[in-house]
Parts: sequence; structure tokens; C-alpha cells
Amino acid sequence: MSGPEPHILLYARDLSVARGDRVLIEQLSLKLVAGERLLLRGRNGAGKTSLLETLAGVRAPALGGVERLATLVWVGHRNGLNPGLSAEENLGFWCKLNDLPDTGVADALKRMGLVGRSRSRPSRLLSTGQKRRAAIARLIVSPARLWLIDEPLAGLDVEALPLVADLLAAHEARGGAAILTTHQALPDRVAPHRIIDL
Ligand SMILES: Nc1ncnc2c1ncn2[C@@H]1O[C@H](COP(=O)(O)OP(=O)(O)OP(=O)(O)O)[C@@H](O)[C@H]1O
Repeated sequence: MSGPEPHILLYARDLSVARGDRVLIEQLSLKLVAGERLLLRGRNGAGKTSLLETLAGVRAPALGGVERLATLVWVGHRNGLNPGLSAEENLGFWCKLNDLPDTGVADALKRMGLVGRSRSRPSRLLSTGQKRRAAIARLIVSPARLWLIDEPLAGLDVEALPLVADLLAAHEARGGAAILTTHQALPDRVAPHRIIDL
């Protein structure tokens, strides 16, 4: 006997993605269901970032469409931090932009290992991995069910790996879902349920 239809959080139909006159992705259809972790994998320049941005709604598709059936957080590979603001100020500002309470900001940064000066100095003075940790902290303060994370482990050290792995596992256990990208194999701790090779 089959169970109930899994809850779909994102649906892309016949999606084509282009940069300039170059078509990168042609007629891709995909569905993401609650609890699922999908990996978009491909070499440098394959179109992972362009596709993820299209799924997130920050880039228009060349053809086809994306239905987002849940609220979404997109963490781009550029982190999206204002370099003059601290990690704490950046996350507080992001909460305001997204109409979220900023009461969990300090805790979220602490969970990502950002305490003391790394929390309060201008983010331009942070290391690559610290900036990545600050960007990922958005996932902790947001109730969104859909996480779209471009190269989640880029720049992170081995101590950050279990933090990200635990965040993903807890998110999916609550009925969330995630789409990740990578140009290389991901460690077992963050292994996806499904891979799309681009
Ligand atoms: N600003 C741009 N204008 C025109 N073409 C671009 C631009 N940025 C990227 N491209 C093209 O789009 C293609 C896909 O880029 P994209 O960043 O989506 O790939 P990616 O798979 O995420 O690569 P990487 O692993 O290097 O991050 C690249 O090969 C490049 O030729």
C-alpha cells in the first residue's frame, strides 16, 4: 500500500537557464519534497549558481517556471554581507528585511562559532570561513522550509562541517528541504538524498 503523496515544496517545470546567449540548462523539471536534500553537482561553469538563483527567484528563467510552495532562504556563494557591518548587524538587518524578530541573532551566531570580536567587528575583517558562517546563520533565525545553499561548505573548516550537517538534518526532520550545489563530492555527513548532475 502506498502512503500519502509527499508534501511538495518546490516545483520546476521545463526550466531553461541562460547567461547571455548561452543556454546552460535546458528543460529541467524537478520536484523537491519535505524532508529531502537535493544536490546540484557539476564542474566549474556548469551553471549550478545560475540554476540555484533561478530556483530562488533572483534570476529569471529563459523558459519554463518555478513554483515555490513554501517560504525560502537563499544563501548565495557571495554571502551577501555588508562589509561595513558586523556579522551581528548584518544578521539583524537581514531579519528586518525579512520581517523576522532579531531576538535569535546572538544565539545563531554563537551556534556558528561566531562570538566576541568575530561577531562584532566589521565583516570585511572576517576570514572567508567566518563570513560563510555568518551567512549560514541566516538559516538558523529563519522559519523558512526551503533552503537553497550555494556551495555550503566552501571556505569552511572541518569543525564547521558537523554544524552544517546538524542544521540540515534538524531542518529536514522538521519537514524542511534543501537544495545544495557543489563542484566536488560532499562529505558523507552531508550526503544528499538525490543528485542532479549538470
Ligand atoms: N555575468 C555573466 N555574464 C555572462 N555569462 C556569465 C556570467 N557569469 C557567469 N556566466 C557564464 O555562465 C556559466 C555558468 O556560471 P555559473 O556561475 O552558474 O556556474 P557554476 O556551475 O556555479 O560554476 P562554479 O562552480 O565555477 O561556481 C559560466 O560558464 C559562464 O560562462
